[in-house]
Amino acid sequence: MSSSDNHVQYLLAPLEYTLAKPFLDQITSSTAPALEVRQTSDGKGKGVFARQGVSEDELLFRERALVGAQHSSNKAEILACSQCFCFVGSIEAQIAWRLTNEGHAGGTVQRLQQGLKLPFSDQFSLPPIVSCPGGCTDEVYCSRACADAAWTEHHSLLCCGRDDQGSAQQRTLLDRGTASSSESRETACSNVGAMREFREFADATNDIFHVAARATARVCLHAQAQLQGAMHTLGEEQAWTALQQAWLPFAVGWKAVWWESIAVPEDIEDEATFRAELRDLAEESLDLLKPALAAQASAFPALFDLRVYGSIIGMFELNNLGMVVPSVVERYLLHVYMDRADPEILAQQHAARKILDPLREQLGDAYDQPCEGTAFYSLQSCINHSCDPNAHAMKGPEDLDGSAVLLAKRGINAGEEITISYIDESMEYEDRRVALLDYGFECRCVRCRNI
Ligand SMILES: C[S@@+](CC[C@H](N)C(=O)[O-])C[C@H]1O[C@@H](n2cnc3c(N)ncnc32)[C@H](O)[C@@H]1O
Repeated sequence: MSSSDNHVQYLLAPLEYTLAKPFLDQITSSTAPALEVRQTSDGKGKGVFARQGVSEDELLFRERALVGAQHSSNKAEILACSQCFCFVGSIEAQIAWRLTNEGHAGGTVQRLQQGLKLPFSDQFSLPPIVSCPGGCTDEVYCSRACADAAWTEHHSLLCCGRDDQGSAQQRTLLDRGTASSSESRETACSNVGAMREFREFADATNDIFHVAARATARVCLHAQAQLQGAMHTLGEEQAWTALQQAWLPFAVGWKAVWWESIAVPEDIEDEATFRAELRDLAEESLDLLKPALAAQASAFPALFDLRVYGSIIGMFELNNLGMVVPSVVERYLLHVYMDRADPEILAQQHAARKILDPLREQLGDAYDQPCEGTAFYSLQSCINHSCDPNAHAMKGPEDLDGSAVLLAKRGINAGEEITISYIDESMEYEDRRVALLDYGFECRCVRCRNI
């Protein structure tokens, strides 16, 4: 086997638990000191355990995504920070953004674009829109700190630079809400044309490729930082050592090659063709990413191997961690439309509704659309499934970004394993069994074992 085959095999293999342990300890000590990650004794691989007793409804942890991205279709509906996923701009900007992208041009929408202030909106203030330091209009942020973090983590490689994407109305809206960005920077992308094609391909086919690109760029940038910029002057061995270090957060993640591991949908008759089509789709996407990141693909070839790329995609698919941030527009509309007892406020509400009724009608049933995407959370992805879980992901009113928030569903004893349900656990056994096939395992929880 050549050294490059060896490197690919290394990146594909699950990391030995003893090698993963220091990294996992580091995560729990910073995110959830009351928990630890260790091997389960019932063959489920590693799992998360309570070090001390936990009461019902107690917060187990709040964790930021290692890598995530808003769904492409959701980006047209919600203006969110591309790094922490909180809503940005203002209530007016959120409503105007969504309605403009849906083709509502006249009346109140136009006045919103021109700066109309809506009643009560000042009680729902949002962070300003901070533009990308590289000048692209693909991403916006809530603060310079988020813009800088995204730039350092992945966006400096993925940014298409200054462009004239987006309609005139979209630009007006973004410009109106835009706070000055961090100092402007040049994209390090090797081929902006290929990157734009890559992005368009992901939007048109499967936006999981956007998250995979962020993960790939993150690994490259971490490896480059270790090589202190001397990516091509140092030898192959040094580049490989740096890549191994940078890969560690992904090495501990549960993963398998996407087209080999994903469950076949019920309406598919020819499994082999289905899997081959997914593989081709991933290959086409990687063939666009490689020239866009040509310098990195040449320095770290194993990372750009198709099966490794497939395992990064599989990591997001198998952990299936939807990222959801509740809608601030929903909270605003409830505030206006839920009658208050105080007659003075009630009169103000009635006056506000006269302005808001046409907008509410145009927003339709999806007025409560959250910010949605896919993300990978290092600690949450270590939690095993149970059909009778003792914890659940549950956001409170203060959780207004894309962090994963885990609460105890009931009292948990020291030493007990923390479990969540990956599916709707109220289903009957057979339906649960089928639903879990999407995750590629047969459930060994006590409830299923006792069937
Ligand atoms: C998101 S990972 C959880 C962490 C994983 N145990 C590890 O070692 O990284 C999901 C995988 O854990 C295993 N797993 C989780 N819950 C399980 C259960 N109830 N029964 C059997 N295997 C389970 C399966 O292999 C599944 O694909």
